Amino acid sequence: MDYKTPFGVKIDLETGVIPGANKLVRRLSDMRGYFLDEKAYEELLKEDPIVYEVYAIEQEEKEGDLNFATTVLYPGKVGKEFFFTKGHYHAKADRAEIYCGIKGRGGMLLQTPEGEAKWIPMEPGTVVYVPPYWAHRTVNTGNEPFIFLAIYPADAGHDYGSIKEKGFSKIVIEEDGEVKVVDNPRWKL
Ligand SMILES: O=C(CO)[C@@H](O)[C@H](O)[C@H](O)COP(=O)(O)O
Ligand SMILES: [Fe+2]
Repeated sequence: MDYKTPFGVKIDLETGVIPGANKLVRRLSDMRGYFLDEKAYEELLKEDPIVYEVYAIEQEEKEGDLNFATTVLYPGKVGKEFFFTKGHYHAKADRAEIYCGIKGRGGMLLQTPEGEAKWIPMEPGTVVYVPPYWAHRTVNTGNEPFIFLAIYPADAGHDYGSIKEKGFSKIVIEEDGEVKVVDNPRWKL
């Protein structure tokens, strides 16, 4: 039997960086069409801020193995809408996932293919169970980077298509100084 070698890595809990990980950067320009307020999007695009970074340690796409990744989701808004990750179903839709909050504040929007949505607030120490078949997107509702760890099956993959096209049935906005989870006016099943 050809065994793989176990290893440990230390996540920098202040910055979210995992040494040796693959780094992915998502700027606002990578997220055209994702935010509701198109005028505010075009305006902020002049700066093209980084919306989030992912540090991933990934294995071959094989059943039984695990990947893990930190995400550093920066604070900011497009119009009233807080910065968020693109959000996805898993390509193998029945693959579950675990998230754990490390730093900052935010939450996760989850949604079934039928459009049932759920919002789970997250802070350092919050563990979120993402069940099979639920799309998931994280949102930074604070004013510092929101950092979390995700652990997911190595063969889960990402399916961005349907969320990119239709979004989530809920959006997370700031209104009158409050965080509100409200119906997405552009949502259709
Ligand atoms: O859920 C996972 C992996 O299954 C996270 O590691 C996200 O991939 C990351 O938070 C970025 O979000 P997306 O751009 O992939 O939606
Ligand atoms: Fe995922």
